[in-house]
Amino acid sequence: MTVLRVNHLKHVFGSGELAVTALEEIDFAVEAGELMALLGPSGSGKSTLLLCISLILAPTAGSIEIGGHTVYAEGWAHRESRRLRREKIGFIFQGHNLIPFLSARDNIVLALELNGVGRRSARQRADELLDYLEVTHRADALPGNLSGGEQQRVAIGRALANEPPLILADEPTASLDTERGGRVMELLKRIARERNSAVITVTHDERMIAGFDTVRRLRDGRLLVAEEYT
Ligand SMILES: Nc1ncnc2c1ncn2[C@@H]1O[C@H](COP(=O)(O)OP(=O)(O)OP(=O)(O)O)[C@@H](O)[C@H]1O
Repeated sequence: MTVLRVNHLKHVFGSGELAVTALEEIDFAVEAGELMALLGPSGSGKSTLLLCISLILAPTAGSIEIGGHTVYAEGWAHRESRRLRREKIGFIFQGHNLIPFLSARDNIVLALELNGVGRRSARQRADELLDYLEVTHRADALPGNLSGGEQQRVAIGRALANEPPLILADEPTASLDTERGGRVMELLKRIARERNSAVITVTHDERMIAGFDTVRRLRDGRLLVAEEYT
């Protein structure tokens, strides 16, 4: 099943002499359970592409389909693109972005409650996720008292809370040492395999992508074809 399809995507920042073409002729699809890495040097367009497929930034041209629904085609095609974003996409950010005054558990509970899950079920589900991510013993701790790796696990728990078919991660290992980063990548792999979620991870660290199903490389706003890899 195709979870995400991007057709002829283009994005230009600014206009006239100041225009910067950040993305051009981007075409790809991601299937359920696929683990995809998006690589590229600084300025190649990784964040811009992630913002477009997060349904945050409107591309200048092209279309985006999520779970078979066209959500963007010369304008937001789906009236409920906001709801789709909340239900269909889980986000893992570079800095983990946890709410500092809520415990690890309550950070996950909040994500569930925002999607209409009742408090009791939300707590139960949050505890299951903390267990799955092996941070149960830190459930009541505030983010500031967690290690970088634990914070990232809780952030992954929050992204998984509503069982989205698509998970987007922006440099999820950037603030971690190699060993902890490797463990977070292993976890993302497990999530793709066991939960059949499509996972797209932006990284510039080639060491982190062993075992990924698909590696796509951006350069100057375009996806390279395999022969162009160096
Ligand atoms: N808000 C903006 N206004 C104008 N130009 C922008 C803006 N954001 C990004 N750009 C330009 O678009 C291009 C792609 O930037 P983008 O941030 O997507 O790259 P990136 O691959 O994510 O880089 P990095 O790895 O450094 O985060 C760059 O030339 C950048 O300067």
